[in-house]
Amino acid sequence: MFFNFSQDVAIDLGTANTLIHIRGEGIVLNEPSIVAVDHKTGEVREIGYEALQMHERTHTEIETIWPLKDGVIADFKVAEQMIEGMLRKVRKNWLTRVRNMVVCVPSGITQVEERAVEDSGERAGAKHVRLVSEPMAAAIGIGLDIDEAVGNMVVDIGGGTTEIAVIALSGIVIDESIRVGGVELDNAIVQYFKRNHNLLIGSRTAERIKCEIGSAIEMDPEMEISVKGRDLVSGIPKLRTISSVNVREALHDNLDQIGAAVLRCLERTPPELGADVLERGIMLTGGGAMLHGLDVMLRERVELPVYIAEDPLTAVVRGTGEVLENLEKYKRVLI
Ligand SMILES: Nc1ncnc2c1ncn2[C@@H]1O[C@H](COP(=O)(O)OP(=O)(O)OP(=O)(O)O)[C@@H](O)[C@H]1O
Repeated sequence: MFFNFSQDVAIDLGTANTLIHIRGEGIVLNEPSIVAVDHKTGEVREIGYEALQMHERTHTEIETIWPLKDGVIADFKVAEQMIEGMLRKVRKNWLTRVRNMVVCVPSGITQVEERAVEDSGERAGAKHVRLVSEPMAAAIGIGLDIDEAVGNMVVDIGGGTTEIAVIALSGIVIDESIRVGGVELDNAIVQYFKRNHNLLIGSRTAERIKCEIGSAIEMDPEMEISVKGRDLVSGIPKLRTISSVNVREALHDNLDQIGAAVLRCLERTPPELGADVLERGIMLTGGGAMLHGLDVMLRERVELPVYIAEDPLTAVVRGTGEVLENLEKYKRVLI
C-alpha cells in the first residue's frame, strides 16, 4: 500500500493574519500572525488566536510577538516557529511533510527580505519554497485575467503595507508599496486619543474602534461606541464614549498617504494601460478595503471607478492557492 505523506501549501504570511491553503483542500487556516513566547526558556507557548488572547495581558515571563512588521519578517526565529506551528495545526499526521510551498510577499521587498521568507519556509520543513508578489496574488484571487494585454489595477491594503500595482500580461508594470496599513491606522487611533483626550487604549481596542466606527468619509448618522481605557489624568481605568468624527480625524493623515500613493501609481501608468484602468476601475483587496467609505474616498480622489473585491481578506491567499494548484500555468508570475 502507498501512503502519500506530503502536502503542498500556499501561505499568505501577513503582518496581521496568516492564511494557509492546502492543495486540493482550499483554505484550512486563518489566524492572527502572533506568537506567545516564554521569556525564560524561549519556548513557544501559544500561536495564533490563543496567543492573541494573551496580547497586552502578559506578565514578565511571557512575551507576545508579531514576527512580521510592515509586511516583512522582522523576527526570523519567531516567524519560523510560527510557520512551523501553523503547519503543525493543519497537517494530516506527524509524518506529513511539506513538498511545495508558495508564499506571497510584498512587491517592494528587497532580495534579503525575500531570502528571509524562503529560509523560514525551508526551516519550517518545506522542500521547495516559491514566492509570488501580493498584488499579483490578489489579482489572481479575485479572478482577474492577469494574462491579458489589458491593464488591471489592484490596491491591497493589508495590516503592514498598502500595495498598489498595475498588472498586464502576467507581469507587474507599475507598482508602489507604502508601509501604511491597518496596524498603522490602529496606532494612529491610540496616539490620537492619548494626545487629544488623555485616554490610553490598547492596540486591540484601537482595532475594534477602527472596524466598528472607523471611516474615511462622513457618516450619516455619525456613530459612537463605549471603550475602556486608562484616563491619563486620574490614572485609573475608565469607560468613555468615542465618536466616529474623532476616529476619522485620527485616520486622516494615513488615509491621505494611501490616496496619494494610488495617484502616484496612476501618474506613472502608461496611457494605454491607464485607459484600461479608467474603463475597468480599481479593485480594492486586503482587510483595509473594508474600512467604511474608503472606496468612496479613493473614487473622489482619483476620479476613477473603485470597487471592493468580494471577501477582500482572503483574496491574497485564494490567489496564492490558485498559483500553487497550477504551478505550470503561473510559472511566469513566480518571483
Ligand atoms: N472592517 C474593517 N475595517 C477596517 N480595517 C479592517 C476591517 N477588518 C479588518 N481590517 C484590518 O485589516 C488588516 C488585516 O488585513 P490583511 O489580513 O489583508 O493583512 P495582512 O495580510 O496580515 O497584512 P500585510 O499584507 O500588510 O502583511 C488588519 O489591520 C485589520 O485591522
